[in-house]
Amino acid sequence: MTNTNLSPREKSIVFIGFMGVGKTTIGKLVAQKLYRTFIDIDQEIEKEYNMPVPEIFNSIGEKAFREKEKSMVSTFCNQRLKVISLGGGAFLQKEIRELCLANCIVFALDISWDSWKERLNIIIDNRPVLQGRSIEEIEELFYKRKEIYATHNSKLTTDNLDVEEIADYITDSLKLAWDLYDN
Ligand SMILES: Nc1ncnc2c1ncn2[C@@H]1O[C@H](COP(=O)(O)OP(=O)(O)OP(=O)(O)O)[C@@H](O)[C@H]1O
Ligand SMILES: O=C(O)C1=C[C@@H](O)[C@@H](O)[C@H](O)C1
Ligand SMILES: [Mg+2]
Repeated sequence: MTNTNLSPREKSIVFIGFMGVGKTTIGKLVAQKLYRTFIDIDQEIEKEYNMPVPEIFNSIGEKAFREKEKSMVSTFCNQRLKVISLGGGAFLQKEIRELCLANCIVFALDISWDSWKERLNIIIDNRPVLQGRSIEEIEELFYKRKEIYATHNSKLTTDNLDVEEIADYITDSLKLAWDLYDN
């Protein structure tokens, strides 16, 4: 099954971006505002293993986690009318990028390094990829991954915006684009 021929209004929306940028938080709010089902790929994997992500990394390793991530994304991005938040590293996989861009509306959440680093201490415990790295190494990862997130259908820089403002802006801009497409 494929969603490539759906109208934009019916396609699922996929949020991408760096760890901690707000994909899970914003995705959930956008889903509520659009009356859609919310899917968080990390949470789906956690449900399957009945463990939080850091424990999954410890028990099966990152490589197996990435394979599971790919199969979860391929399941959900072929469904219509969902809001799907990816894990921060998912879009690094070429197959995931291709699946999402072919079947869904890919929305990138962006943030400046200066704003993001203020958030590090609240997210690090649950992000194994950040653990054991110096701040300089994390900054290098941040800019390296930025290039990967540059492939998208739409983007919002979220610095200094609260989560409600972000979700409202995204919802309004999607509705406007759908209306323009229909008329
Ligand atoms: N615009 C914002 N302003 C302030 N805090 C925010 C904002 N967006 C998200 N946060 C906070 O940042 C933290 C990380 O958010 P969230 O878990 O949504 O990120 P994520 O992009 O899903 O990360 P991951 O890639 O690891 O899944 C949460 O504590 C959340 O409340
Ligand atoms: O950016 C990443 O590589 C990750 C982000 C999280 O969402 C989780 O998927 C996991 O911690 C790996
Ligand atoms: Mg998340």
